[in-house]
Amino acid sequence: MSGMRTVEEQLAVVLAAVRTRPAVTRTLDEAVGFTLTEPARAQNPVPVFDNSAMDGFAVRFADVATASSERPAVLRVVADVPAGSAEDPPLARGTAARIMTGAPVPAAADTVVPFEDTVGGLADSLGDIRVVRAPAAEGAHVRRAGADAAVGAVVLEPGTLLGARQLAALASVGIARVAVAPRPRVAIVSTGAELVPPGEPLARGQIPESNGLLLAGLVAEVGAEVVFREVVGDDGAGPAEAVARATALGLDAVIFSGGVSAGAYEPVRQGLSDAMEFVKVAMQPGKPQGFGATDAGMLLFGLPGNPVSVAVSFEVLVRPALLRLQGRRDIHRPRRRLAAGTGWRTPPGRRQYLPAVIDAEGRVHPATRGGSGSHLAVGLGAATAYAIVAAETEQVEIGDLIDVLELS
Ligand SMILES: Nc1nc2c(c(=O)[nH]1)N[C@H]1C(S)=C(S)[C@@H](COP(=O)(O)OP(=O)(O)OC[C@H]3O[C@@H](n4cnc5c(N)ncnc54)[C@H](O)[C@@H]3O)O[C@H]1N2
Ligand code: MOO
Repeated sequence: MSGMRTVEEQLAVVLAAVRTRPAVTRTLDEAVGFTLTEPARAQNPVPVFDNSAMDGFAVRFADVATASSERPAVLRVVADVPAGSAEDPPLARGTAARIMTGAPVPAAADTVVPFEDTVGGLADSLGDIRVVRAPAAEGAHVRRAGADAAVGAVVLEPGTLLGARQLAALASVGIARVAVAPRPRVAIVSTGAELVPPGEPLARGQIPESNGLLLAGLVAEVGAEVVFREVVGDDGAGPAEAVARATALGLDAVIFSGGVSAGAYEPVRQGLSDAMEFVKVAMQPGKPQGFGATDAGMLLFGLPGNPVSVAVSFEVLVRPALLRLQGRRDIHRPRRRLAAGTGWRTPPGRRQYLPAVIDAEGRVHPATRGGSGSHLAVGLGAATAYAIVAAETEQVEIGDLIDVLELS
């Protein structure tokens, strides 16, 4: 259809307006969910020192190289080295040190023999020991200093999301504080005279307000912070007042839902026509879109009000922007190609983003029986993925390969 932008064109407009903020410093305890802004370099090697991978004996390989159950190697244990020990006992030929997992291997030893490869094991481990199996090679069961990371090695790149595994990796290399992107600060404004809080009695024409909750959750999922959230009617200056308030607070973005299409009461479109551009994007749902940025660089998103349109528009246009604001390396979810397990019709001329589920065999199905209507908010609750169908396709057949974004 002419006059419509592609999703890529609209996303390019959005991303071009994104301005990142200066980094802040956080201790590791405070950094979960933040995005690293500088390369993290190892302050200590990992492992920190040559250490034992097994409970057993630190030995000289030459002393045990031919040990067998028929001809055990007999060694005298002259030291005991638990984890945390600072000792480096000398070992003459024919001697061994009892050693525990994680303890530093004495400089004079080169190999560890586990208790299981001696006659007496732990029970008889402080006198003479008999080694009944030769180690596979010199260095067996010794974990070498720096094998995982040398001092100065980049262990995480800028743009990495810091989760549990990443923070543990940083701690292991001796890092205590990191430079991270500040959380984007966001306002959420739902528009519509028909909206009442969930659970309230509904007069004719009224519906429960759900987009605010939806957007608040989606914003939190990408590491941003909701500073204020409100509902405004259809006929007032609510949207412009929200922008003024957000500007005064120095926020990074305002996300409106509703009031952007072609009706008589479209408060976002009518109230913010100077600050935002209103366009049609070749996607379903989510065709009418408003977007702009203030002089201070605050992003203004005008998402179409239907609940599925809000969810999909956030996924396609807002999520990448909020991730880019944090300098995140991966701003798009990975896509998989899965076979359709059900057929469905799709609108011509617009790329479809259909809330979907994936069955145990890895086939994709619409999340709702009712089709792809952007008002089907309940199907959204069942969805674990979006199926993406090309604009040219009008009918998905069972077995067709479909691009799928899995939602986590
Ligand atoms: N003449 C035309 N009419 C419409 C067009 C068009 O091109 N020409 N586009 C349609 C499409 S597509 C969409 S999508 C919607 C978008 O409309 P608005 O952004 O103006 O949204 P509203 O009209 O305010 O609301 C749409 C729908 O969603 C419900 N809604 C709104 N906010 C909430 C909320 N916070 N929580 C729950 N539900 C909400 C609202 O009650 C409406 O049912 O326009 C079409 N029309
Ligand atoms: O674009 Mo609307 O979001 O199709 O329903």
